[in-house]
Amino acid sequence: MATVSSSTHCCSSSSAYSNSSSIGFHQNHTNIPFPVLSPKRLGSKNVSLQSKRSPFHNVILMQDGALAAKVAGVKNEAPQKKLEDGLLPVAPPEEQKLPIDLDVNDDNSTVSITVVGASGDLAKKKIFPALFALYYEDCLPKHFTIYGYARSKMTDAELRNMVSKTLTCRIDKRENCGEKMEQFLKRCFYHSGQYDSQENFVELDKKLRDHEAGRVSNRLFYLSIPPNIFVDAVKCASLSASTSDGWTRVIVEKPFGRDTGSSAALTKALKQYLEEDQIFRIDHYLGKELVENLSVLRFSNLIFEPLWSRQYIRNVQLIFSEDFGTEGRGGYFDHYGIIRDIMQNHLLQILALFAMETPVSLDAEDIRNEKVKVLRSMRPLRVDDVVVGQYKSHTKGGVTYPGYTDDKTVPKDSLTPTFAAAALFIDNARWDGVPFLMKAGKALHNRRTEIRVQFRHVPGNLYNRNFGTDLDQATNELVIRVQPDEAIYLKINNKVPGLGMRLDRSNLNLLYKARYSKEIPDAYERLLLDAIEGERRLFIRSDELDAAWALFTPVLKELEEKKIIPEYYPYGSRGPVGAHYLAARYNVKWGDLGVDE
Ligand SMILES: NC(=O)C1=CN([C@@H]2O[C@H](COP(=O)(O)OP(=O)(O)OC[C@H]3O[C@@H](n4cnc5c(N)ncnc54)[C@H](OP(=O)(O)O)[C@@H]3O)[C@@H](O)[C@H]2O)C=CC1
Ligand SMILES: O=C1O[C@H](COP(=O)(O)O)[C@@H](O)[C@H](O)[C@H]1O
Repeated sequence: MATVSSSTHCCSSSSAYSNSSSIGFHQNHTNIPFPVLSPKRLGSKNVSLQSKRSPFHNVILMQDGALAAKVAGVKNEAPQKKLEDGLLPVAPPEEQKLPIDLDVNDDNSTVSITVVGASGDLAKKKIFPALFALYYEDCLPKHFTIYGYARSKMTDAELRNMVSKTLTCRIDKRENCGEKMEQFLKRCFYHSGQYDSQENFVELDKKLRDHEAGRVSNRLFYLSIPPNIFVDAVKCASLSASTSDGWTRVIVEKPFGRDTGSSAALTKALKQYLEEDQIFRIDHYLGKELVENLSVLRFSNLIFEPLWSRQYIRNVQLIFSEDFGTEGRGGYFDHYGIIRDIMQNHLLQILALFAMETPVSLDAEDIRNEKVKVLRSMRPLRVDDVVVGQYKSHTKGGVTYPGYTDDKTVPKDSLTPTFAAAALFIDNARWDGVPFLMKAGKALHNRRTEIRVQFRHVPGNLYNRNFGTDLDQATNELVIRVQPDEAIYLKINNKVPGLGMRLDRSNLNLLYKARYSKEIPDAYERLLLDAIEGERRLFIRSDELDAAWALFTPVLKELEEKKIIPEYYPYGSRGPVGAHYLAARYNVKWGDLGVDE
């Protein structure tokens, strides 16, 4: 029989919070090695396993129960259908999660999560719902408290009412949903205060202590506020509301500055009060399922890694498009623009993960070391290799969609790009000469984020004449669709069945919703859980940030100083044609234009 774990919780294991010391925050030095892994996180109902917390140290390959059992060192009785009559195995065991170091049943410690800026858009839209999802899945510790903190006057009941409107249960998990929501809301409280008032944070500290009731206190602050008040809030939290016997961590939302100088200044200011390992700079794209899967795809499939270089890859495309404008966020957006909003962080992070060398291990620092190396190997981006655009009003089907500058919070003469395309290069042995093309835009014809890998032509292809003159039509393309309809598909050439010899391009398609019955968790769930567990792999280290800004700052400066006029494109279109000329300069065609895109 399989080992029966003592816990039924999704995220339970022994506590082994990571240690750090700081100027403002006190840290404990508890480090219990080899926590028991939760069965659900392992993906098999009745498996327990001892492991140090390190992602993937004990990755279980879900496709094959026997292999999973072998890796885990136990007999795995996960349901599995035999490969009879060419049938595929049934859907894989419930869930694949990573080894963790959080004991959700620990009676002696508490985690207090303070959402700073709780009255705001992100808190309502993402943070509270993600916390509820974690609670629903039994991933939060037994003793936890959530505090909303903001200047708005609100009672606990009003906060609960506000939060309750945004909570949902997963489609595939609705059991006791209402009851769970009620229980969750009872653990949510509110404290009204200024972001720069130590006195107000002292009051918060007192309330947190009351809830912690003498247990070891661990505190997570989520800064969901505009960046100009990050440092004030960190200072007050640090000096007046940090824990004295557990850990204190701070999740910082982007933007982390707007160029090299301001980012360095922000880091320096934060480090007056925090150690680097207490700062969790969030890039929510790193928490997306398909981005998380990138390393698995690459490093655990023999067929991909040998092809992952200039030898076989012609170009790589990182594409982000949204089918809505800056509605409601124009004020913020105008100060940043699409390059800072999407490219310098989300797309560049994906690029770094895509292009990095094999890390020594899957530990956070090993991965981040490799990502930094890629970023530092990148050729300085030239303004000639950037195209910028801005959406304008467009009427379609009797509906008029507003232009960017129609937003009341945006200056009428704003030149801020809402679209950009860029050609980037990594000057290292693996990627020398391979264009990495990025494009990102708002108010385009669809909402989609994807990575497209276009492979080289087959040398001396026997079937060349079947493809006509356009050999690009015949090259393989790997598409990793991050969202929506998460999928990984590979375009291959195939013979159309029949007596003749006609080829077409078909997809080997791993469409997640067809393959996996489980709903994909929101990125914020994964990242919040990681922050609670002290897992830093998916957060941005300061040297990564420096390297990312070093790449984009000169171009941003030039675009702004020269007041480069963006190419205007209609709301709902495919964006400026300049993006095609840019790609053509490097002999590339954007992959998202075809009929089978
Ligand atoms: N919203 C989103 O989709 C995303 C947001 N982010 C980032 O997350 C953070 C929060 O975003 P979001 O919730 O949209 O921000 P909001 O503008 O909604 O601000 C959050 C809260 O901060 C307080 N606040 C707002 N402006 C000021 C100000 N000038 N001075 C002091 N307090 C202020 C308000 O609370 P009160 O008045 O009650 O104190 C407000 O409810 C930002 O850093 C943003 O860049 C990142 C990715 C996506
Ligand atoms: O960080 C940001 O991301 C959102 C897009 O996030 P998604 O998870 O919905 O794809 C974007 O709309 C916003 O402008 C940007 O600040």
